[in-house]
Amino acid sequence: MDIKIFDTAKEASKEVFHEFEQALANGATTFGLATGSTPEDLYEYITASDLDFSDATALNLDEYYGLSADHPESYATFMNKHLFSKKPFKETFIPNGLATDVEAELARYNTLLDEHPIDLQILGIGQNAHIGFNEPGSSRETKTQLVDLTDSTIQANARFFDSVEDVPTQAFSMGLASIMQSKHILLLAFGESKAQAVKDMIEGPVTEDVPASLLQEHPNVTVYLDSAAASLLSK
Ligand SMILES: N[C@@H]1[C@@H](O)[C@H](O)[C@@H](COP(=O)(O)O)O[C@@H]1O
Repeated sequence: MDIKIFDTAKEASKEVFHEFEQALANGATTFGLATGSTPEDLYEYITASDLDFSDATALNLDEYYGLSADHPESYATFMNKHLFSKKPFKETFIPNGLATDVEAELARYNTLLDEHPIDLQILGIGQNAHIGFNEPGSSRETKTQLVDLTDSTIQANARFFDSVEDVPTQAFSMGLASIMQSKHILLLAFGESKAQAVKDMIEGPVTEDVPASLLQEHPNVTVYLDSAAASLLSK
């Protein structure tokens, strides 16, 4: 794991933007994308730039189960608002939150991931060290799955909804096995609320109780932190 620490989230996000610039220059065509507040500055840098993603493919990590793609709080809406409406990709894929046949949707997404190996994957991290929606206890063998969200995750994401009762309790997520197949992973974490998860990810044992700790076993992970998220690291 290569750890890069910056004074602010914006400075870190600007460096992540340069990673995208470099990846495109090196011929990357497939990008694994994340949602949540963490990547918002990155997407602003990308949409303000002249980078050309018109030949690129985007695959998103996760989507709430039970929300339509045009629901104001769906991850599909988030991605269109923050990125795809301003910076077109050749094709974009995200799980279908209204899929009636769950097994078929999991198989569809796994096939897409097999057909489009990810060159550069960005990740945020949950306060309980989940990545994507892979909650503590998720198996490292799992590919795309329908997951039950923990209370910690529901509470953390409730800020985007009118009330906590409106937050879906399940989600489709690329599994840990899917994520670990990406060629290069950039994990972004900003703010005090992520400091313990970051410490456990980097300095703790590799355990399924801390899903992000599995990244210690990936050969090409760069962690981008602001000083608050790095504040509990011992080194
Ligand atoms: N499924 C998303 C994750 O992909 C994201 O990393 C996490 C942190 O979100 P935020 O960046 O808003 O802290 O929230 C959700 O659980």
